[in-house]
Amino acid sequence: MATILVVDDEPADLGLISSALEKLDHRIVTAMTAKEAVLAVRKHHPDVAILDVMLPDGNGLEVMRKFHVMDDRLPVVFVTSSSESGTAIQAMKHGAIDYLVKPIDVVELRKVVARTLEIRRLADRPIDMNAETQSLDTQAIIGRCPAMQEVYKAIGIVADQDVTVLIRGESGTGKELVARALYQYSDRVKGPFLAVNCAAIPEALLESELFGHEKGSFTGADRKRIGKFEQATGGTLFLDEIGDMSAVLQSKLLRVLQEKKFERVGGNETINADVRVIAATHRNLEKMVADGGFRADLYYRLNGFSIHLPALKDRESDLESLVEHFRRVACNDLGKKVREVASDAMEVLREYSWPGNVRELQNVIRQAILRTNGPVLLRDFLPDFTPLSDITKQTHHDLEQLISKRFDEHSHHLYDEVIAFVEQQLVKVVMERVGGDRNEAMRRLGTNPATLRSKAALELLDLDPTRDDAGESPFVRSRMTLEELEKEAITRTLEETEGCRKEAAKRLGISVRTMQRRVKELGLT
Ligand SMILES: Nc1ncnc2c1ncn2[C@@H]1O[C@H](COP(=O)(O)OP(=O)(O)OP(=O)(O)O)[C@@H](O)[C@H]1O
Repeated sequence: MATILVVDDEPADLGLISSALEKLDHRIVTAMTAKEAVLAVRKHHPDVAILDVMLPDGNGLEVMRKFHVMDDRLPVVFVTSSSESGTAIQAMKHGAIDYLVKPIDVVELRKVVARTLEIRRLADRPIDMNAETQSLDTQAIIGRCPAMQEVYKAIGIVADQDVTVLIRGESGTGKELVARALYQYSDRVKGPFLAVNCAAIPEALLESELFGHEKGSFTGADRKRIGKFEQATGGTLFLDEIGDMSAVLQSKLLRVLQEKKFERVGGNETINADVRVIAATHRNLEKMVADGGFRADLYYRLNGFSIHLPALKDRESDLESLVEHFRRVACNDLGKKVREVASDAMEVLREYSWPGNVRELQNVIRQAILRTNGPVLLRDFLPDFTPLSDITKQTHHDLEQLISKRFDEHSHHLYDEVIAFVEQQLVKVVMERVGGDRNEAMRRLGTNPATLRSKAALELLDLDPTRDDAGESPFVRSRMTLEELEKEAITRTLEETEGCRKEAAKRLGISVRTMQRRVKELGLT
């Protein structure tokens, strides 16, 4: 039985709340003024206080402050009228655990009180303050399961050997983290560590991103650019999603790995590469080699030493320590004081299959910490784990309806309408799964703003296709060739300058003569 203090100057509300909670066998103490409430806390040491925001002799926030002087762990649930949402927000900011809006819904009231009591119960348990204040290493690799022990062994064996390493594993299993560890334990640690995601950069730009380009090698190349292979000199280059590299780049990469040499795009000078390459992929490279999508010689070269990261669902014994780690990191980042994860919440986390692996777990804990009021992360604060199969079933159903309806309405844009609908659903699911992280969503979608068709999808990603800050250059589409890119740049700039070649050349940073020549060569006249 818990002691609950109910403070309200409206006799009807006081009666309603008290009797609803009495029926659950709690001991109820009541007060109708701020003064009585403070005295009641001193005398009865309640487990929870339910406090009306507007009292005749004081403001609820002030009263809560006085409560907390006497008992800083007393959870306070505010009661407000709907017009007082500003106060409710203030109350939450100042440490209330929850709030209820009048007219009181008894079911909701009981739920909030039960949750608050659970928080109080868990918060009363002593915690290890040393663990909370220990320095947080956000690059630490957490996990002791046998498969992770193998990973640590492999890192130990290969870190300081200057060989190429291939890290394999599903998306979000920690491949980049392992690449960083390999770098940190290597002799190259004094040099830079650079990472390039080969899937996130359009093919035409990836070559120049990796190898650099000479001035004037293509339109827009108004100055020489040093690529990542040169920038990483003396250090380590992490090539993520290597399975997404085009055939041309695969051969260029193979040459760097074999001969340690390359040329910048449009350049003749041969540059020596002093870089250790660590590559990663979630793809089945063996199958890609068999299907002709990946060069066999590059595969053998990369696969000389490989490290496999297990999926999170196969690391059951590590789940708790990962949750604990992400709880501490999120609290630190978000300035929250959530001290533990309730056992029923842990149960839910254990039952889930984690298709997005450790990254998904990290996002889920972060979101839940954001939602948590008070010191304990309860099951209620976890996001909804609707299985993907349910979502796809619903999407399928809605899609059928849309096609049928628009067909009957004689739409002449069925293709666009259907693609836009599917795109929107996909973006919605991905955004939810990555915890609303727009950049991560774009990465997982493997697309850029220019390829998305629906306005709704762009809005979900909080992108405006007409603005330049909508991610990468809006006209860049994946798998564009350099020539297509150049054509697009010139055409658009000429449109913007209403055909004035002089102005267009200026904007593109090339000479008028080069402009004239490229317009002709690219057949843009
Ligand atoms: N064992 C772990 N301990 C602590 N944090 C981890 C662990 N594994 C992954 N993470 C965290 O999860 C997130 C995703 O990890 P990472 O980017 O290394 O995955 P990845 O396999 O490279 O993913 P992708 O294939 O999608 O690029 C990162 O924030 C990383 O810090």
